Amino acid sequence: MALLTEPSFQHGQPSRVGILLVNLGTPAAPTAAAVRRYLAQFLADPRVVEIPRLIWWPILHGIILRVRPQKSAAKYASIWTPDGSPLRYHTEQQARYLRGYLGERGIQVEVAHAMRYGDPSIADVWQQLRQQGCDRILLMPLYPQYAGSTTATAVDEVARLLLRTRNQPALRIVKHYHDDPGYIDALAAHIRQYWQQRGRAEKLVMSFHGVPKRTLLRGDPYHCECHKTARLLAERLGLSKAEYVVTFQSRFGKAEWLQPYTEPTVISLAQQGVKNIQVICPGFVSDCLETLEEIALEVKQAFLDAGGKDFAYIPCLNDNPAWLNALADICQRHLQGWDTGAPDMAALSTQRTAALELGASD
Ligand SMILES: C=CC1=C(C)c2cc3[nH]c(cc4nc(cc5[nH]c(cc1n2)c(C)c5CCC(=O)O)C(CCC(=O)O)=C4C)c(C)c3C=C
Ligand SMILES: [Fe+2]
Ligand SMILES: [Fe+2]
Repeated sequence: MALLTEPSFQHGQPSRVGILLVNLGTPAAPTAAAVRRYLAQFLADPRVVEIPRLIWWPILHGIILRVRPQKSAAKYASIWTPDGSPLRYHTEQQARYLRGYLGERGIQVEVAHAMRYGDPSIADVWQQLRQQGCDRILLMPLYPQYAGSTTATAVDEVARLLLRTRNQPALRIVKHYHDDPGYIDALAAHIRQYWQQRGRAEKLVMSFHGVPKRTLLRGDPYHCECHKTARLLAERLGLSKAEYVVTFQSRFGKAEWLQPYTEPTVISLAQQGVKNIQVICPGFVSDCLETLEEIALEVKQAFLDAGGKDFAYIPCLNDNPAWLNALADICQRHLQGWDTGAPDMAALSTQRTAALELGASD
C-alpha cells in the first residue's frame, strides 16, 4: 500500500486545527443510477451488513442493487429540494454555522464536512484539511448515539487514511453525545417551541433509526444510548412514561431489528383510540430520507389509515441555534489543550482558581 503524498510541513509554518464533521451520505441525485452507486458503497461496508461476503455479495449485486435503487429513487424524488438532498444541505449548513459560532468565540479552526458514503468523501476532505496545514484534527461524526454501523465506519475510514500517512496528524474523536446537556436542552426547547405554536398531542413518539437486534446482543451500545437520550429528553420535558414511547424505524432486511418498530407502534396507538400523535427523531440531527419520507409521509399515512386523526412530524434540529451552540460547545471541549488562538477553557478555570486563591471574589 503506497503512502499518500503529503503536504510537506516547513519548520515555523503555522500549524492549524481542523474539525471534520461527518454524516452518512446521500445519493448525488434522486435517480436510480445515483442511488445504485450510493447503495453499492453503503451496503458493501461490512460494518453495515454483517453477513459473510460470500453469502451477501450475490444478494447485494443479484437482487438488492437491481430492485431497490428504482424504489428508493422515487422516495428520494419526493423529498428532493432545489438545494439537493436535505441531508447534504443541512450538513453543509451545520459546518458553515459551526465555523461562525467558533469564530465568534475567537477559536481559529478549519471546519469541513464530509460524507461517509458518496461525496464529498472523507478522503478528499481529509486531504484538503492537511493541505490547509491541519496537523491536529477533531473528527466529529454527527450521530448523537454511537453505533458500529455509523460512528465506527467514519472512524474506520479515517484509520484507513492514517495507515497510508507518513506524518500523521494528531487525532481526536467525538465518540457520541447522546447525553450531552446542550444537545438534550436544544431538543427539549425545540419541542417546547413546537408545542407553543401548534399545541401538544396525546403522545410523543421518539423514533430512532433501527439496527439489527444481534448487534445489541454482541455489545453495540446504540440501543442503550437511544434509551438514555429518550429518558433525559422526557425528564427535561417533564413527560410521564405514559406520555411518550420510544420506537425504532427503517428496518432493512429479514432479520429482527431493535423493537418496538415505529410503524406498527403508531398503528396500534391509533387502534387503541389515540387520535393525535407527534413524532420526533432525536437520533438524526439533520432531516433526511428517513425522517421526511419514511416518518412524515409513510408512517403518517399508516397512522391515519388505522383511524388516527392528527399526525405531526417535528423536524430535526437542522440549523436550530441552540443545537449549533451545543455543537460548538462539544467541539470546543474536545479542542481543549490544542492552541486555537482562543483562551482555553482549562486555562480560564486555572486563572479563576488562581484569582480565588489570591482572595478575589467569585
Ligand atoms: C442515525 C443513525 C443511523 C443508523 C444507526 C443506521 C443504520 C443502518 N441503516 C441501514 C440501511 C439504510 N439506511 C439508509 C438511509 C439512512 N440511514 C441513516 C442513518 C442511520 N442508519 C440516514 C441519515 C439515512 C438517510 C440518507 C439520506 O440520503 O437521506 C438507507 C438508504 C435509503 C434506502 O434505500 O432506504 C439504507 C439502505 C442499515 C442496514 C443500518 C444498520 C445496520
Ligand atoms: Fe440507515
Ligand atoms: Fe427508510
